[in-house]
Amino acid sequence: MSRSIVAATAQLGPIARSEARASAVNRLIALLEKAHRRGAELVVFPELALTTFFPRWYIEDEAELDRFFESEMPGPETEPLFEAARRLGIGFYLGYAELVREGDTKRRFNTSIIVDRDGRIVGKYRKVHLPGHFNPEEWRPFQHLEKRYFEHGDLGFPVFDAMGGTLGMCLCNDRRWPETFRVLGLRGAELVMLGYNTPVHYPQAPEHDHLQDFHNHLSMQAGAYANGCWVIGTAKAGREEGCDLIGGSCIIAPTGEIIARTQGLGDEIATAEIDFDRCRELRENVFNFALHREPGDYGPICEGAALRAQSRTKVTEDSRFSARN
Ligand SMILES: CSCC[C@@H](NC(N)=O)C(=O)O
Repeated sequence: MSRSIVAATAQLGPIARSEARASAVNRLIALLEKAHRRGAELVVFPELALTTFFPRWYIEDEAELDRFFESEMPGPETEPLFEAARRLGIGFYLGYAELVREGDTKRRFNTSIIVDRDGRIVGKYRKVHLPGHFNPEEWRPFQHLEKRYFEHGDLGFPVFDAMGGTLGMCLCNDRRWPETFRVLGLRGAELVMLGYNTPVHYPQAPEHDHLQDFHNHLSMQAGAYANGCWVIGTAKAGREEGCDLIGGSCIIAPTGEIIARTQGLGDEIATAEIDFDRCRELRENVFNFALHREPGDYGPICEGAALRAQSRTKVTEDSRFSARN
């Protein structure tokens, strides 16, 4: 039986701060329909695909902040996306800001989900490597307050059997960390899907600005090759509220080759056929983990794990937005 599917990266152009959820959802549905016309069965949308990239602002008003979050998925405004996917028989990956209410406490995560062809959520991931800073810093041309608005993801890096393969997820900054792909690879991921919002300008090291596209592809291609898996990376791109975001959404084969990519910085799809069995070309050869991996020599990778968890608990307790208000 063939283990091939046609997949699409569905890049979004900028979303304005004032753009209504319904408008963003309509854009996602238009991309879904376009992908369907090109034979796609699986569509990968960006990180925080329903709103502008709000961590670029210091938002003091909690009600204002809450407007960027989803407290149910699907909710009334996102249900049309699920309906369209069901009607077209397409599965999808979607990034969004998740608000969880636990008694009087609000918890916030930068989240992605996998939805199958029947419109069922079959997998959830919460971003582990949160970039940026906690306190607003006036010297920056724009803020990157993910460490303020989101908790460290508490689900690890799970994989899910869906769409005929073993699927894993991550979000944006996670792709820069080889450990992300390796953990997913060790769990048998055949396809890793990820969305990103990556500014062209990196305020701490502006001399790297011209390397943003290179580093984006470098990270994802290395992750694909070293773990013998497919990778689909999808941007929110273009000039969003005065901040330039890179594009370069692409589909990467287990060999590390980019086999499809978007051309511009707007709403656009690129498609390719994905044969999950091609993972074996790598996983049964140079990256046969059982034969060639040497975990006995990798100790430092996990040293300090307990300390980190402890310090994170403290930061998280200090940093809950609601605790500051
Ligand atoms: C401030 S760090 C660089 C920006 C980061 N963006 C996200 N969204 O994770 C990224 O890794 O692309």
